[in-house]
Amino acid sequence: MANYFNTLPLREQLNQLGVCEFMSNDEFLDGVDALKGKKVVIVGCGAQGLNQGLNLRDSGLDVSYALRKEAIEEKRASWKNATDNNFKVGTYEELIPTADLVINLTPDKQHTSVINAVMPLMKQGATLSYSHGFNIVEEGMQIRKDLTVIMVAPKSPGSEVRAEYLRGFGVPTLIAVHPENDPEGKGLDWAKAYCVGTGGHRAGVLRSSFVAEVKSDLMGEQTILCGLLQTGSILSFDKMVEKGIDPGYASKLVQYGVEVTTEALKHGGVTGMMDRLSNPAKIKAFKVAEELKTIMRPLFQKHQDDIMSGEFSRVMMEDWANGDANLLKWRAETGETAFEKTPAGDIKISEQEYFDNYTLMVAFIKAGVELAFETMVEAGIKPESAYYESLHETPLIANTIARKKLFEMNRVISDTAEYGCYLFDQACKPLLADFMKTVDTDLVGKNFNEGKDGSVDNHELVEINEAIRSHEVEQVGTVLRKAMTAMKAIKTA
Ligand SMILES: NC(=O)C1=CN([C@@H]2O[C@H](COP(=O)(O)OP(=O)(O)OC[C@H]3O[C@@H](n4cnc5c(N)ncnc54)[C@H](OP(=O)(O)O)[C@@H]3O)[C@@H](O)[C@H]2O)C=CC1
Ligand SMILES: CC[C@](O)(C(C)=O)C(=O)O
Ligand SMILES: [Mg+2]
Ligand SMILES: [Mg+2]
Repeated sequence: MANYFNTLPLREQLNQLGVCEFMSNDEFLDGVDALKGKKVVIVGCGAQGLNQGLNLRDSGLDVSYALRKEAIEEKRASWKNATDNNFKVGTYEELIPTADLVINLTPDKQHTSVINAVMPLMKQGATLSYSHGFNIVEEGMQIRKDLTVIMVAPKSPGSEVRAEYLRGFGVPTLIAVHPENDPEGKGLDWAKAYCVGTGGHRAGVLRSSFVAEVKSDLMGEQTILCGLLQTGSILSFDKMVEKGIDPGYASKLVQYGVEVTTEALKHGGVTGMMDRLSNPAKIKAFKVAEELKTIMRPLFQKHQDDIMSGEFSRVMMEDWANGDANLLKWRAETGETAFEKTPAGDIKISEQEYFDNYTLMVAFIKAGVELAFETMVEAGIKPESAYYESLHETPLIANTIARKKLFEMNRVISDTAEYGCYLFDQACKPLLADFMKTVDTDLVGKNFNEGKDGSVDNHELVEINEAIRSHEVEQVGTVLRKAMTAMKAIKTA
């Protein structure tokens, strides 16, 4: 199999990369009708499998799970996930031939073998769905021509797909139909109905393509969403301990600080997050973010370039073939960091204190969101897609860190995202070494204004406010957030 994207002529590559249409609410008035009475069989019951299945069932659809024989016989976690929630479970042979819609929610690494096992069992004219296009785009998987192939890709970890649905909202979602597999022209209607079933239409849906989803999803997860949150958390904790801050306090500030600060981002964009700082701290955070952007821009660009060329997937697939040697080594190293090993202290930190004492994280987030957005857009990814993939998803990932630190984030995200996160982290930490030598406790651990008189230069403040607000991610975000009328505030620690 060849990399599908690389086999396309340049014109077609650009065409598919540029597919991005924000869908209006009117497009979803039929709700889940297209799937009512159809048999939906999900393969895999992990992070996305379980949570999407729960939402689809609560939306009135007939959902069951096809698991591999060993998982059923050994009553593995996936079997337990499904049976504890009273879903019907069966082997591929039992369930796949009955399915109108087969949703493949196994890890990307397994897709070729899963599809090869499942495809011969699928009935004529059935539909196959993915939540990430890696197998189609990067591995060039060919699907039987009578089958419709769609994608419904939530821009969120599986846990938050469920949590946001239960809050009456949803997560932004990219939907697509593979141009090589839409024999009956029903793909779009089915993808829309499936997306309504997950609650995605309440947050915003982009009609996208497999290509655009893959090239943006990989970039977001490697850089701002997971890579930089990991690097920023570890460096912040280590700096505080080096400077004599109580480790329990440092651990709590980092674990929950990322959730509290990014929650402001979700509701009011970078502007809203920066507005939570005092004026002197805002000016400082702005300047630090500019410095961070200069240092990290070449790394963000390298990640995007390697994703576009297929080099990233080639190297990751080498690791798959090598028994995940790098993934497992980096996972173990992350588990050994002082941040992971130091429990959060039993100390009260008010919501405002997370901003006042953690200016550095606000600067990291601003720099990372803007860099990821800018780099994606430069590469041909549309701004709406880049917004969901950088700004809106960051707090959803931060929610997982607040639960159980980096372990939880890396457990919940896909194996593909976890690999990319470590790859970025390995390169970013040394890049930031000199910068971190300049950081003191006014940026992380103590109130930025302690011992200062709080004065600011009015002209400088006006210019900085204008620069923050006029960034393209803010312009796009203002429009997209208008459609998020059902968004709820989350409870933070
Ligand atoms: N994680 C996330 O939040 C997100 C994931 N995605 C995409 O969703 C898809 C699913 O990812 P994710 O939910 O992380 O996956 P998980 O790692 O959570 O999937 C685990 C499930 O896959 C099954 N599985 C593992 N290996 C095999 C195999 N060889 N054959 C059959 N079943 C197998 C497991 O069953 P068993 O018990 O048999 O091992 C288990 O049910 C991926 O394409 C991913 O990119 C998209 C957005 C976010
Ligand atoms: C974190 C990245 C993601 O794409 C996701 C949760 O959206 C994944 O692959 O897990
Ligand atoms: Mg994603
Ligand atoms: Mg992903």
